[in-house]
Amino acid sequence: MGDVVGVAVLGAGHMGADHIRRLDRVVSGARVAAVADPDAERAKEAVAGIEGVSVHTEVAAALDAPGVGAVLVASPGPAHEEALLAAFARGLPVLCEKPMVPDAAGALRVVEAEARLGRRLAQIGFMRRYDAEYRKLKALLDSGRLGRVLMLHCVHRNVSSPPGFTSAMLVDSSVAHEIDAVRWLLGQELTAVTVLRPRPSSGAPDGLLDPQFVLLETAAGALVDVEVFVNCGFGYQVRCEAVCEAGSARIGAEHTMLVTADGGAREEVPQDYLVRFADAYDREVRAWVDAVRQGRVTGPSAWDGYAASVVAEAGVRAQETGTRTTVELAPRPGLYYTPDNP
Ligand SMILES: NC(=O)c1ccc[n+]([C@@H]2O[C@H](COP(=O)([O-])OP(=O)(O)OC[C@H]3O[C@@H](n4cnc5c(N)ncnc54)[C@H](O)[C@@H]3O)[C@@H](O)[C@H]2O)c1
Ligand SMILES: O[C@H]1[C@H](O)[C@@H](O)[C@H](O)[C@@H](O)[C@H]1O
Repeated sequence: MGDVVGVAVLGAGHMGADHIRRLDRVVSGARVAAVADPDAERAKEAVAGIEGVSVHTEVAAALDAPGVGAVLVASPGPAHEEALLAAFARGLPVLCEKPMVPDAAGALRVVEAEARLGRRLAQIGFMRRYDAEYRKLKALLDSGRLGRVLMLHCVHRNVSSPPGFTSAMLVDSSVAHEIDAVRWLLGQELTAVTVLRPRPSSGAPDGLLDPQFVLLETAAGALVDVEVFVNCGFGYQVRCEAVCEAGSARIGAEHTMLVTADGGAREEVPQDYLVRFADAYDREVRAWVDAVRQGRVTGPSAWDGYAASVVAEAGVRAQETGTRTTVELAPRPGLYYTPDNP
């Protein structure tokens, strides 16, 4: 293993602050060397008590700060393209939160820039690939014991959406996780999207189309339905059931302790992703740091980020037009034919 990696964290909001804590206290082999956020107070608060961190309001200043050898991008999606290209220009490995770049044209520019470098620098933050339950499901499906997958039924519920969350973001920020998980679980590209919606919940902010029902079609003819409901009010729930030719398998239902008392039984429901996927984020960042220290980059690639953005963009069009929308991917550069990306 190489030296301890100095990481510049871009964005010190919910995710950025949690990753800063993780780099500082959970994952060995890395340290937070710099942080950038236009909100300097937020950045200072996120690194309070951590020694040797420089605080910046400009991304470039953080990337060029002494001791920086890698970048973790946790700014809002629309800021990711610029951050990724700036990291590539400096030859810095980068872990970029999802969505890699929300619009497909911008995502393709990132893929093309990395392909021109001729080596991978980016890992995309699709942390479900590091979740123990998802990994177990993938191993079972890969084993062939249940035969071919015919359908996946997915549920993705958040207690509430943050301010500024739009109807499009239900697809390109939230369902982005299912889009990636399905591509990874089945090893197939997605070919078409349809979005239907019931009447909006009265618990959703005015004008937000929440919940939605997203139907994905895969290249080999499987169908995937996703209920996405980001103001359900009662808990953070992520479920997936695979229905196969010789059996079915379900993850995500049994997550916490079942308490039986006072003549009843009660199961706690996690209230957010930081609880439900805590172990997955730890494993994701640990895998990234370990790879960086060995001079490698593994995990979900910029191609995976691009493919997710194309499908999500088709989903947003499908949401607006109410029609089935097909997905067209650009040719995949040779760089992305690796064991991680079948
Ligand atoms: N993997 C997951 O489960 C997961 C969970 C939550 C959020 N996310 C992703 O993480 C990213 C951040 O989300 P969040 O919930 O932390 O948002 P947030 O709004 O809480 O924080 C974003 C922070 O970035 C700062 N910022 C804005 N523009 C910036 C720029 N150009 N450079 C640096 N910082 C900038 C903002 O001031 C803010 O402090 C998003 O891409 C989001 O989709 C992923
Ligand atoms: O940015 C968040 C994050 O990606 C969560 O994992 C997801 O459950 C939310 O719906 C999304 O808004």
